[in-house]
Formats: sequence, structure tokens, C-alpha cells
Amino acid sequence: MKTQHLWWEALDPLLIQHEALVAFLTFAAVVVVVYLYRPSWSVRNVPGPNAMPLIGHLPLMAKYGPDVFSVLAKQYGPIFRFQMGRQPLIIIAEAELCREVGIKKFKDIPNRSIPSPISASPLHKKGLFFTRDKRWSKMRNTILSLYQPSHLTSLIPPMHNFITSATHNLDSKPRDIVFSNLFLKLTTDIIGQAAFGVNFGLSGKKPSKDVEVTDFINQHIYSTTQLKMDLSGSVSIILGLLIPILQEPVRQVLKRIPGTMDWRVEKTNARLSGQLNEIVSKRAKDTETDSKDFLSLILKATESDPFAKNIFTPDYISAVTYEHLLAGSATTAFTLSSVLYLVSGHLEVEKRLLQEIDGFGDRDLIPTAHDLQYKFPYLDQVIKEAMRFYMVSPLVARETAKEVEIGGHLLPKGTWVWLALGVLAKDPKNFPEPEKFRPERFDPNGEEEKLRHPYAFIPFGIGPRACVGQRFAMQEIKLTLLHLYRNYIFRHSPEMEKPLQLDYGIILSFKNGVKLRAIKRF
Ligand code: HEM
Repeated sequence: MKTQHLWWEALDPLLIQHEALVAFLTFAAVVVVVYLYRPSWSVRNVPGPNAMPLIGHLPLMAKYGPDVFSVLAKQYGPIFRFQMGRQPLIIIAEAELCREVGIKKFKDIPNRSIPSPISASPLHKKGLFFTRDKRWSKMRNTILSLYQPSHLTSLIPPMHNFITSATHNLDSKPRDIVFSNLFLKLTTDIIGQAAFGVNFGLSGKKPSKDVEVTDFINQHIYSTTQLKMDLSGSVSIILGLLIPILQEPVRQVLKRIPGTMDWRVEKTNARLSGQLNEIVSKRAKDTETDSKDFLSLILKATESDPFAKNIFTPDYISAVTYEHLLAGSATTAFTLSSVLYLVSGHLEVEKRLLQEIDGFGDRDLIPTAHDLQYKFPYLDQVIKEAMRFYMVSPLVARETAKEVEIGGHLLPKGTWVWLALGVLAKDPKNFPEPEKFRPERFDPNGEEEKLRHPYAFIPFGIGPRACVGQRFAMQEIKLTLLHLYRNYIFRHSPEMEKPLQLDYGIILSFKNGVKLRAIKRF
């Protein structure tokens, strides 16, 4: 007691002497506390677990992994608060509320929030995904016009060529094939051709020797895999999660220090942007070309529409073309791997699928876009069920543009509202026995499908901001599966873990790949 007294007594003159410093430190501490707690304070009425200072609910993420939002939805209901570091997210885990956010109140919630891995990367920020308001709607309208059914139909022959070449003689390969890798190469080749008019040559029989292309792809893979949403990203990305105000200044310092991850990411993105800008400017000069790739079509659209020209400056064209490579490869590859993995573990599904596919006609008959859309109803159900079972993009982001009421809670302008598509897909109210792989649940004549809420299954998102590449992806997925099952069946490799481990990045991926054996059909 006595010592404590002396301690204070000794401190007194010091405090008086440094009155200004003490006042400043107290003020700074208050500012820090207000800064850290202000966002969560503004949504404190939304239910949710207690958050730890600074890291929020990240430990819950580490504890429950991908299931964290299902666990919290059971405890806190269809709308709850989850604290990603300092940033609160309002998670929506019910179909009707998703409709409210994505469609009914779209005018008040038109944009996506920008997570910390993206905010440091202009290349990723200038794509359709993260552009906002008027610029987004103009960009989206121009892009949508390029996805007309006639254009998609014209893509079938090149898609088919890539598929046959990538899946030729699979049974003669080493016994286990890592299909997740094979599909990533195939889908990158397909989207590379469709977006840039460039054959990356990753999946074919003769891999490309073109150093520039290989370099570009390597830069792309590095840049993409660094977009982490947990605490394993670069220092500036982690700070962006915890203390966003420090992200940019720290990134500016670290990007100049060789050897840091921020330095490597900066160098990679600069190189990638440089290569992209070069492709765009070369193509812009090449006015004679009648190429139908996405880049050429955008350049043509900007020539005929002065408004589009203002919006689509070369940096935005590069970003949006590159975004196609990013958005259109890993998602589609993941879906293909999921289908093969799940079907090969459910032989009754495989039997019905093979019957439908064999019934289409001769093995060499290439289907039209119309055939793909209408002549494979069971294949449709299998793909949907695989996408439900492993939802590649289990969360989609939105941000309120003004104060708005959702599910009885008033959310201020700037609130991050995320739709938990993955939770909806495993909700037994809409999908009885959700852990069972049962494609028949999507049979349009079945009771389950008829009773289900129309927005319970939305793997491509919802409303005006839903995926632009949906029809492209479905065409590619069906064409690939049709070709594969005409020629092979697949069996799990004994080397593969059960159940499959998943990895969380910007989207989901298989941690150790999907390893299968291909058996030739005669
Ligand atoms: C199985 C394949 C795919 C899945 C599951 C998927 C899923 C999604 C999801 C969930 C969104 C967010 C939607 C929302 O916020 O409501 C999205 C947006 C987007 N996707 Fe896809 N996608 C796939 C393939 C593709 C392909 C092949 C492309 C390009 C050709 C593409 C390009 C885009 C773009 C540009 C956006 C942003 C749209 C906007 O903000 O206006 N996606 N996708």
C-alpha cells in the first residue's frame, strides 16, 4: 500500500511537468478507441457474438472454418453481425432477406464493399466487380451486349477444341490425375482465348513455349493467390483488416523494401499491368482485325460510343479484360472438379447421367448452345447439386449507399452487407438432408424444388449485380462434362483425403486438389 502511495507521489510532479503530453496521449487514446469501435458501434443493435478488440471474430473463423456463418446463423438468426478485424459485416443468411438486399433495395445497396486485399490493387479495383454507381452501370451494359446468345454460340467450336485437346488419352496418363489442376489450366485457356484472343497453351498437348505468355500466367497466378481474406496475406493486407487507416501508408513503405511480400505483390501487379496495357494498346492499333474476343469487342464498342470511350480508358479495359481471366477460370474449374468428385462417389447418379448423355447421339456430335440448354435436364440437376454442395463463392459483398432498413435493423450509409449464399445452400428448410448429394432435389417436377424459395440457391449471385459470366460458365461446364462422360468414367484416388479439405481465399478451392482415376469407356 505504502509503495503504491510513493509511486503515485513520485509520478505527480512528472504528470504536472508533462501536462500537455499527458493530455495529448489521453486524446490520442480516445481517438484510437473511437476509430476502432466506431464502425461496430453504428451497428451494435444487430445481434452477434462479443467481439475481441482489434481482431473481432477472426478467432471464430479459425475455430469453425468455412462453417462459421452456419454456426452463427443457428445461434443469432438470419441477420447477424460478424466482425472481420475492425470491420463489421452484416451477414444475411436467409433467402427472402437476400432478395430484399440484392433486388428490392438495390437502389440503396448498389455496390460491393472493397475488402483490404483489393483496396491495394488498382488492377483489381478497376474491373466490373469493384467499380461503382454510374461507371459500373455503363461498363456492365457495354459488357452485357457482348454476351448475346449468338456470341456464346460462336464460342462453342473453340471451347470444344480446347476441351478435346486437354482431355485426350486421360487413361494413359499416370494413374492419379489432379483434376483440379487440369481444369484450372483448361478454363484459363478457354477464357484466355475468349477474353484476349490469346492461346495460353496451358492445357493442350503442346504446352506454350512463349516466354511472355508463361510469364504473364505466372504473374497472374501469384497475384491471385496473394488475395487472402485471413491473416496469411501481406502485412498491409493484414493491417487493412485490423487497422485500415494504416494499410496504405504501410504499403507505400513496404513496397519499397525488397524481400517483403508487399514488395513482391507490387512488383507482380506492376508487371502484370504493364503486360496487359501492352496487349491492349497493340490491339487498339490493330483496327483491321475481325477478332471476336472480348477485348476486341470492347475496343470496337468504345469506338462507336463516345460515352463508352470516356468510361473505358485503357486502364479500365485492361482491368476488365483481366478480371475475366480471374473470375472465369478458378470458379469454373472448381465447379468441374466438384462434379467429377461427387459423381464418382455416387454410382447411381453416374448411371443416370451416362444414360442421358449417351441418349443424345453419336459421340462426335457437337451440341449446339440450344442442345446444351434444353437436352440435358439431369446434367443440369447434377451441376446445380454440385454447386450447392460446394458453393465456390459462399459470400457476396454489398455496401449500403445510404441509411437503409434491412430485416428490422436500420443500417447506416457505408455498412458492409454480405449475403451468405453458402449458408442458404445448406439450410435444411430449403434443402432437406443438406449433407446428402442428391441431384433429384433440383428436378423441376419434384416437390422439393416446387416448395423451395426461389432465391435459396443463388450460386451466381442475385439482382442487377449477379454474375455476367453465368451463361458462358454453364456452357463451358456442360460442354466439358458432356465430352468427358462420353469417353470416361472416374474413380476416387486412394491418395485423396476424405472428406476433401477446402481452402478459403477470395473464392473457395480444394486444399490438396481433387485426384481421380480416369477409366476409358468403349
Ligand atoms: C461456375 C462459375 C462461376 C460462378 C459460380 C460465379 C459466381 C459469381 C458470383 C457469386 C458473383 C457475385 C454476384 C453478386 O454479387 O450478386 C459473380 C460476379 C461476377 N462474375 Fe462470375 N461466376 C462464375 C463464372 C464467371 C465467368 C466465366 C465470368 C467471365 C466470363 C465471370 C465474371 C464475373 C463478373 C465480371 C462479375 C461481376 C459482375 C458485376 O459486378 O456486375 N464469372 N460471379
